[in-house]
Amino acid sequence: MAKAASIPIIDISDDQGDHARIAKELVDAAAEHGFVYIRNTGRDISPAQIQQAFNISRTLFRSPLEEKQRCKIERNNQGWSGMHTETLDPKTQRVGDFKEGFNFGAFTNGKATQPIPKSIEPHEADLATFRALCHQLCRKLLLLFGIGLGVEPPGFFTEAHSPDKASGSILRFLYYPPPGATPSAQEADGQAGLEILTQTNGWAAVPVCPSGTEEDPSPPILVNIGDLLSYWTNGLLRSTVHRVTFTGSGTGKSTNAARSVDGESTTDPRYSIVFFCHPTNDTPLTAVPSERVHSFQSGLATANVGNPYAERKVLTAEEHLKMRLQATYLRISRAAKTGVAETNEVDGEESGPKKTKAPSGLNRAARRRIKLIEKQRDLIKQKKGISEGSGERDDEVQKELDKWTELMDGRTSVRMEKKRIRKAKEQARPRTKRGKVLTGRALKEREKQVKKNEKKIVQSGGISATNNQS
Ligand SMILES: O=C(O)CCC(=O)C(=O)O
Ligand SMILES: [Fe+2]
Repeated sequence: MAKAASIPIIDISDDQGDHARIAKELVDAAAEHGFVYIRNTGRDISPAQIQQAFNISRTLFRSPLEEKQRCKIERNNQGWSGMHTETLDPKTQRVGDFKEGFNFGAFTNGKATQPIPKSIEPHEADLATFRALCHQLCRKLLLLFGIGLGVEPPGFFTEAHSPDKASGSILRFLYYPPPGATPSAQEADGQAGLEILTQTNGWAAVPVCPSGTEEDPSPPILVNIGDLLSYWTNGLLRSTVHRVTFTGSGTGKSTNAARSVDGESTTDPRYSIVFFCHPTNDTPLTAVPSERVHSFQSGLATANVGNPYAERKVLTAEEHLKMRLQATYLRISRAAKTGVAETNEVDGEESGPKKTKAPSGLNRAARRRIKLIEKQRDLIKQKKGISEGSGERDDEVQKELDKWTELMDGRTSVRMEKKRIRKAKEQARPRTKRGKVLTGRALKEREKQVKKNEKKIVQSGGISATNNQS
């Protein structure tokens, strides 16, 4: 059974508190774990409001199928997504694929801007309020990220997430049926619920009620840094792979093992609520004006293992989201073809080790890297005698693959660093005004001139820029 993840719990409720310290704690936790708990004292979102949202979610998923189908998810990422039951193959079905979701886009004046099931129409205004509260809390956290990262101005992220402009932000309700009702419960080993992949490549459980929060008015709110903040900070803030598992005793019968993860159950359906906070559509995902992010970027060539976001062209938030959604649709349509259901994710993390198609929109090197990894996954499986489409011994395969990937990325980093040095040297070569590289006599002349200038500076004791132009 996966042990509990050690995710820090941060209390942001004290408005008079030491913001710099809280911001630092938040940034450190996000950089190390990619997940953070925010202690919920009810100040930002009250326990009653959370309870009410879960009640509405239950009502929604219990609605007649035709009602939900009427609101089917559109290319704008809003609406209902059903379980992929029609295409199931119990042998290859992966954990976490059995779920229904409902994505809410923007509300205007308390009204949804998309079809919603009749059963929840009376709660439309409450939903609008709840979504707005989630957004507000995210902006509060984004300000702390700005402070903690030394971004100038600190409101850089907050400004980019104005609730008054169009964005891809989504409030998502999720419903996972009782574990016993899914074939994957027969294969899974562990407890129900969310798990993250730790830096040592093991799965760790994310309890709903981590220890230390027993006395709180409500369990903490879990924050996932996700793909975008990671992208935006050159990988400084971590995007962590996570998945939702169902429990199983290995015999297919549900057990009470999940009780060991506070708040999760092996016998009941599971409901979760996620708010995906996106910058407004026109936000360019340019370098964050922060020394810390910047110096992290410079260290990437040697320190970071092949972050595909390190070299990139500037995208807007909308382009980035479209790219991610496109990858999601590719996965869904492939699932329909192969019979292997995959989850509907747009926050940049897979919900379990699985084959990833290189999404178009990533740069060529990143796409090539993903292709190489997938080729290697097939090789590892072949070596172990596991058939291609099967999810058998996925964790073991993933571990081996991660080691290989790290090695490959290490080699790539060294190559890139050499290339960078070569390029820098090339750029540093003396040139004419028109950019032609100086050689022979002209070069000697220039060097003589430079030496003369340097001498002058030393003699005058002043500092001045040497004139490199000819
Ligand atoms: O259901 C959960 O706990 C996590 C869901 C999730 O990660 C997602 O929808 O992206
Ligand atoms: Fe997720």
